[in-house]
Amino acid sequence: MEMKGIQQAVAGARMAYRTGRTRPLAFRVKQLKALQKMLTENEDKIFQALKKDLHKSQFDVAIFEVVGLQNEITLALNKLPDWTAPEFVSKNMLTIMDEVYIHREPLGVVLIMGAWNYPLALVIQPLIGAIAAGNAVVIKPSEVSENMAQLLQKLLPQYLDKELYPVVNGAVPETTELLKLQFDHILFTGSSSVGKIVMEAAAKHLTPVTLELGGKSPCYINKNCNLDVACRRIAWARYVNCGQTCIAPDYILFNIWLDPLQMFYGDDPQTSPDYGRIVNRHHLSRLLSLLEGLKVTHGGDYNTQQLYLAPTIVANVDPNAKVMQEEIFGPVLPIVPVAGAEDAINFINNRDKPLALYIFTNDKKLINRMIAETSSGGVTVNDCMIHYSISSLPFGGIGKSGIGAYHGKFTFETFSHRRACVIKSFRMESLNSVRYPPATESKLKWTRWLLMKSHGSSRMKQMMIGLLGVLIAMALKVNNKYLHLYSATHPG
Ligand SMILES: NC(=O)c1ccc[n+]([C@@H]2O[C@H](COP(=O)([O-])OP(=O)(O)OC[C@H]3O[C@@H](n4cnc5c(N)ncnc54)[C@H](O)[C@@H]3O)[C@@H](O)[C@H]2O)c1
Ligand SMILES: CC(C)=CCC/C(C)=C/CC/C(C)=C/C=O
Repeated sequence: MEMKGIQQAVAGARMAYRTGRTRPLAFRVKQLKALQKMLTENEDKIFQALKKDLHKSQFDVAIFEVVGLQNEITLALNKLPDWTAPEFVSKNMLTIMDEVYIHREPLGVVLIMGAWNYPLALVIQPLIGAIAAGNAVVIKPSEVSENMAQLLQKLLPQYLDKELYPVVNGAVPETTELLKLQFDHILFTGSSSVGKIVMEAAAKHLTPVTLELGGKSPCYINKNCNLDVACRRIAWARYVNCGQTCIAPDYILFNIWLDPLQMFYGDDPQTSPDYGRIVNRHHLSRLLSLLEGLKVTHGGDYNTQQLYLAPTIVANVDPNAKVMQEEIFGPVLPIVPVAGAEDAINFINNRDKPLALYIFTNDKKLINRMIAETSSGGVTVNDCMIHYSISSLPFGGIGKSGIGAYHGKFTFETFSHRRACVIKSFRMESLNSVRYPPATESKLKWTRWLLMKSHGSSRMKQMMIGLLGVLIAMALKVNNKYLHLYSATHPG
């Protein structure tokens, strides 16, 4: 896309946003339903694009890319009236007769930048919440999964409002241009290094960011567990999408491994319809360089032409090895021996806070201890990646693995401004008069008391407090009258 085209797309989205047409719920519902239609009517085109980009199977496209989106749209459609309703909150005594509530308003024009590994899900999932919250959205798919990027650019304008939701395609020059422009929020999914570039560009406009980054997600296996089941669940999570999953277990803290891979992909994974491919040559050679000098325990064979790298395991890995210094993002699983839980906790805490942490054990006390003594974006115990699929949980990182979170209502919140609203009436002026000059000891006491008291927001409580408010106001009226009388008869 030409630079002028990018500027026009963003300016067009802002002009369209200013018309106010995203505000009514009916409009948002219409767009969400259109998005739903886009997913169902184009199943095959979506599958073909993902097959070309990442050799994804039909099963994986359905389970990992599409089902989650359909669920998120249904949730947003069902909950939108609740999410957008004013949230009445507790108040202090000074405002007991007033309406006090939080109003969720759209942020404006937001930018969503996706990654290439789940190129449909990682663009559409945030888009659902951004539309639900009433924003205009500029969509930047990853150029690395080029077939999906092109498909999104073709399909989205056919279903959604063309001006409000433009798709900008391109690589680094186009993204650099895009990031010079002003947005009201940026949600970026990708690497920490590009995350820093995005944050720096956003800072120039004081634009808030949500950064969905990556890192090395550890997986600790305690000997008190069903090792057979543990290894199967870990292998599923590590090797799906050829290991290119942000929350895949990056390395194992343990010392043995039972091998379920033959069961998953047969004797020759290269011929298995369920096994994916590396996205491009650059990433294949990056992965091969991580294996240099290591004694591969399982797999390791590759085919550059086919972008194939076998499901690979490397046992007894030195924590200082290259494969332990960066996120692997491929079908390689290092196993680092640890002496026990204490050692594993120290290992985790000595590194950057990960996006996900996995613990396999039957020991409830140990589960609680590991959750209490470590930190990560999310944690799943006795399985991997499942927390991602629960829309009532916030999904995001901490520290180097990200800033902010989304999914379900959290996406709606990410793209909404919580506006503090107080609607006062002109009545009950005696209640307010205690804060007006001239200041007196008595007024100070009253104001302090009125400001301090905080009350719940239930209807019953509000009514009781209202009644109390009238009584206080009456008391203050008498008190004020008395004060005036007193000052008139006692001048000075
Ligand atoms: N937390 C999550 O939800 C999540 C999901 C998927 C991937 N990830 C992480 O993303 C990483 C892999 O994805 P990726 O390779 O697409 O990430 P990336 O950071 O290379 O690219 C992401 C986006 O940034 C843009 N970009 C790349 N270089 C740029 C530059 N110099 N200036 C401006 N923009 C630039 C790309 O066009 C792309 O849209 C991994 O670290 C993975 O863990 C995180
Ligand atoms: C429980 C099942 C079958 C699916 C879990 C869904 C899941 C873990 C999806 C991950 C998709 C994703 C966008 C990862 C980011 O890199």
